[in-house]
Amino acid sequence: MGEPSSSEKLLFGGELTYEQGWNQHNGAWLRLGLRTMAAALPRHIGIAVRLARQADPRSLLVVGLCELGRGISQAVSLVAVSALLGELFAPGSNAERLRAALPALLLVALVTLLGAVLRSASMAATGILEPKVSRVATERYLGLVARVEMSAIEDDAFHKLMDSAQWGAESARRMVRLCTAVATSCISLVAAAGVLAVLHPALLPLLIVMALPSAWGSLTMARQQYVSRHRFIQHVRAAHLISQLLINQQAAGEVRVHEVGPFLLTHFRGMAETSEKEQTRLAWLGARTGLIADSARGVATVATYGVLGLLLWSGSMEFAVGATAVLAIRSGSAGINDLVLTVTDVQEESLFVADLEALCEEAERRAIPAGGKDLPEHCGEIRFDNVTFTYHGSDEPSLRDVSLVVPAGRTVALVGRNGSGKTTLTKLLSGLYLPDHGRVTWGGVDTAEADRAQIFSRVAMVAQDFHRWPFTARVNIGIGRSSALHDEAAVDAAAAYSGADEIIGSLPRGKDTLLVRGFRGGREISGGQWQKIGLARARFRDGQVLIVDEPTSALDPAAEQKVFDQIHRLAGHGQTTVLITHRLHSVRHADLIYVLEEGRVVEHGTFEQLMHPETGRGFFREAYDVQARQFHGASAMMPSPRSGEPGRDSGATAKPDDEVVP
Ligand SMILES: Nc1ncnc2c1ncn2[C@@H]1O[C@H](COP(=O)(O)OP(=O)(O)OP(=O)(O)O)[C@@H](O)[C@H]1O
Repeated sequence: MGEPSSSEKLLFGGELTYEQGWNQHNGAWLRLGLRTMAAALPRHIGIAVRLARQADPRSLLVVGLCELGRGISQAVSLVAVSALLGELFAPGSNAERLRAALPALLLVALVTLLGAVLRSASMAATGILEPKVSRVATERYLGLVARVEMSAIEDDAFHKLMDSAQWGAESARRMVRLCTAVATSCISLVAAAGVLAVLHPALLPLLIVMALPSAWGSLTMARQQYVSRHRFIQHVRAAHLISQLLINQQAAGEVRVHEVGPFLLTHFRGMAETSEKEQTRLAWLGARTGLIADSARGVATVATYGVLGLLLWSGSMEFAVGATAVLAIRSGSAGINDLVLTVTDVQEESLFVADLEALCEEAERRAIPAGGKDLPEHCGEIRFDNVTFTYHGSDEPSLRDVSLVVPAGRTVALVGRNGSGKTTLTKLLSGLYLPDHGRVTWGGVDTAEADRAQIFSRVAMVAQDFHRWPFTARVNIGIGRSSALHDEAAVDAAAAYSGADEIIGSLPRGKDTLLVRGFRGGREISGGQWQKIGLARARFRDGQVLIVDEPTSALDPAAEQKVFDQIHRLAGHGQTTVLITHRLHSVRHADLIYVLEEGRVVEHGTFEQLMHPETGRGFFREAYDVQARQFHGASAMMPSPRSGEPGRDSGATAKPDDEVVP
């Protein structure tokens, strides 16, 4: 591979190579020999045919029949040409010879026309097949990936497979055309070989002699081009990254203030020059290889025509047969040439299609099981019994021997330090993960045995990092119940619930404003405004269990108060709510508070119980006091309105409810 330039060494520490899975294929088929490739060819064609059959069996049949028809018409055409030449070189007057040759001439014209029609039909059917194959392959893998367990999504190996498989659908599309081309080459080769064998047994080895150097030349050239592409790509990648940084919006300030522009431009030129040198070198290399291949082809051609000439001179072959043989050898060797070129392409594409197959198999293996035990209509409670859970690739469990109860229709708060396991607990509760030990049950049904689709259908969730869909405000609110997206009253009610109605009112196209910048009509909204949209989404979803993870971290105090009021109001209407927050004053109305510490529940109870020295173990009380002291400290620093001095009692003492501020 090409040496990294000094710019690449400075900026990237060496060659800029993607981590993606497909990178593993760099040069993979270069290591394969012609025999291995030929042996693998039927399997690869089999994959393309299977995908094509799934996508559009009729078009596949049309392609198959047309190609077969073309092969037959080629063979017939060669035989007819032979007959035509035979008549033309027969003794007799010109008029007699022309008359005798007329039927053969008509046949040649007819099969040539037929061949052209079949070729067009095959091309049209291939054109119809290609996008369908790409769609079927994409749909299949996306559908499967969307159903795999979260543990698979977080598994690096699975991720790499997903990265490389993304290229597989496009490769499958190209495979269709390539496989059609392989079939065309094979059929014309068989037709030419068949005709030659019929004309004279000695002609068949001539075809092989003529075709071998050209096959070698094609393979060598294909390999050179492949190496060139991969050598080139690393420098292109690096230069592209630099050019993107120079026009990047986020980097724009620093590019100007720190004068990064000229620095990056210098290195951009350095990288571009490296790749230019590389291309020049490869162009010469390509020319040299081409020259050797063409010379070898020339020698083989001279040898072939020499033997043909000998056969004619010795009288072992008629002139008409010799002329037909020339045509058949030319068409046969062109077939071999095309075959070698397309087979190398098929080989390369098939590596990615094989990845796609591997991903689909793995995704099926790791899919969330369909079906399972039904949940009761009304689950009285959700229970955790001695649940332990470790994330894939982690050494330490994130939940340790957790037992708790979430009673239906109540508000349960989860509090605790960062990383204590609150979010993880909600992921197990909602069936996204299954415990390693212990049980999570919904109305007595273990989530490991339950129909998880039923669990998901009962959950509405505003995760800490809920997704900001690059769609309209309407879709961002309604995506969790997409069948009701056009229910204006429901969308408006959900928006009003979280305060998102004000945001929508200020958007140029209201609910139908695109919430992503960089597209026409798109708007960007603030983090706090997104949080209101996220809450509206959870409300719209209308699940039996509402999970809100840090719902107010980006909200201003007034909006925060409103959100908590709304959540408490929902609980009053029988909604089960699991609330995660660091704002300890806001959980005082929760029916039950669980305090987590390093993956364990260290205490639980009502706000009053946890705050009371006799009933609480102190974890919650201490954290609450820390927050309260921060507030008092801050208020002590504020100048008194009357005295103008910090720390003087202004008489406006904070009520306990207002005490705890982040
Ligand atoms: N996807 C993951 N893979 C591996 N470890 C994870 C993953 N998600 C969380 N963890 C780890 O699990 C532990 C619990 O994380 P969790 O997000 O549940 O904590 P939390 O109490 O919600 O924290 P915070 O208050 O910061 O949101 C942490 O040590 C965290 O690093």
